Amino acid sequence: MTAKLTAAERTAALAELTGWTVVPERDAIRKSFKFGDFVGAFGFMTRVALLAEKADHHPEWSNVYNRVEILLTTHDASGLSARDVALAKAIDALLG
Ligand SMILES: C[C@H](O)[C@H](O)[C@H]1CNC2=NC(N)=NC(=O)C2=N1
Repeated sequence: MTAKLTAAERTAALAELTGWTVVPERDAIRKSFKFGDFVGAFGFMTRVALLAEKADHHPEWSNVYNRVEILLTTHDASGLSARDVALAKAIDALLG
């Protein structure tokens, strides 16, 4: 079972992330990504999918044309955990 982050851990983790905001009602973090077109967005999603499967940690997400909305939370912990922070960092690293 993955543990939810403590308040102090959460503050420290968020300070290390760029563009991710807290969704308090879900105890989650969210970020919007915009690409040049659908191919750019879907290519990004395929790369995130591979990361997620490797980590056995999967995003809640949606795609509309060139935009991808990603929400990360840990279902097993009913809230934000270190696994969400690690996936957020890995997703951002895909984009350089
Ligand atoms: C059985 C499997 O390992 C679990 O259901 C994993 C899969 N992916 C997951 N993804 C997310 N976001 N939260 C989880 O708790 C989770 N659990």
